[in-house]
Amino acid sequence: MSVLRSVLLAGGGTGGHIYPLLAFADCLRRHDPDVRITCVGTPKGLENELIPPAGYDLRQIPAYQLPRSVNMNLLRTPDRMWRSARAAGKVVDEVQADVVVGFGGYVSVPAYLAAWRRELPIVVHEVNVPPGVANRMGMKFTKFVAAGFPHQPAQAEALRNARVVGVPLRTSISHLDRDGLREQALEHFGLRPDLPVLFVSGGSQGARSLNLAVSGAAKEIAAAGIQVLHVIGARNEPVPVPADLPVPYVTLPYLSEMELGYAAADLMLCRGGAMTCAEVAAIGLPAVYVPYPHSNQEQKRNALPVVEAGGGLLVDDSELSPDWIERMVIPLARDPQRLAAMSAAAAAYGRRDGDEALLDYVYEAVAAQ
Ligand SMILES: CC(=O)N[C@H]1[C@@H](OP(=O)(O)OP(=O)(O)OC[C@H]2O[C@@H](n3ccc(=O)[nH]c3=O)[C@H](O)[C@@H]2O)O[C@H](CO)[C@@H](O)[C@@H]1O
Repeated sequence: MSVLRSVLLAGGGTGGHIYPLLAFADCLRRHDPDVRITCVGTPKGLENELIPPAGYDLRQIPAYQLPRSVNMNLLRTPDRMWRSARAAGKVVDEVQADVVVGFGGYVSVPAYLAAWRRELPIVVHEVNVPPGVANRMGMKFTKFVAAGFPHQPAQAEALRNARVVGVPLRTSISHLDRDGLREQALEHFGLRPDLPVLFVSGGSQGARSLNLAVSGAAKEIAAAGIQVLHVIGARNEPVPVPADLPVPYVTLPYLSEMELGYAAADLMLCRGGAMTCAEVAAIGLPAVYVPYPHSNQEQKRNALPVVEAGGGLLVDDSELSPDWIERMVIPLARDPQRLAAMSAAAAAYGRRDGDEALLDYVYEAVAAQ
């Protein structure tokens, strides 16, 4: 195994690109505390809020407009992208990076270009089943493409030859012992230990349609003896929960310690963001997935494999209603045997070692240089 001295990580824009980057950086640091880890971001990206507090060096490069299509002549790439690439190149030179690992988002393209010009190894990690534009550009420069999920022939041509490494997850989730943490988690939220818990989360922003459907069925859910832990999203309106329910219905704007929510839950109702799908499957939590209906069906594609493996149910956003919750979710939440089977299927499909598998792949890419 080759020794890494300096690694440049690129990924930004949305949490979906930054969380796996951070989980991977933590893994790298655990394996080799001496390796230099540098991240690149743009001045206004979410990376500025997430990367420095996690203890990693973040260098800023100028932002630019990512083209909508990948089928473009790179030499005709807009000037502003080359300006960003030159800035990324300066960082690469200064820290003497051995490899560039990119997680997508427009900030990764300048890093890919800089590494390509210097003939440095590049590893592209794609978290979504359908790859984003930035990573599809990155894939033109390297054969070291890592995927978070297994290839689906009809859906992700660009990832056909990718190595499936899984998604790097934060250790509070990848090392989660749900049974061990359950009692503490229930107590934390003021939930009862004798009744099942439905955990509702619409991803990092929350989801209005999930909020309306679940709160609309609050009476029926409570009458069935099911408790609800509902993360509504920091910017969403509060959900109208009836005051006199016989069992707890707990709402929160956002939950930083997702592991507590996962440990308290018997069943999850969620969107199909890549991180959510990867986390929920990895910890073997049965789930009802309601993919965000826009963005080119991206979330449906993320959720489909775990559902096909038997780890949960999939419902279109347009079909989700209080009535659907009553007919489909309540009976499931009250069926421990079915939940146990789904849990086993989800865990068999999901993986907890995405960070380690990606690190092995990075070592491989560097050794092949
Ligand atoms: C509408 C949209 O375009 N969504 C995209 C966005 O989803 P979104 O930003 O919702 O991303 P994910 O579901 O992938 O990740 C959400 C992350 O936030 C964490 N979390 C969530 C809620 C909470 O209260 N606390 C908390 O910590 C989850 O544990 C998870 O790690 O990025 C994903 C990854 O690129 C894409 O797959 C999604 O399609």
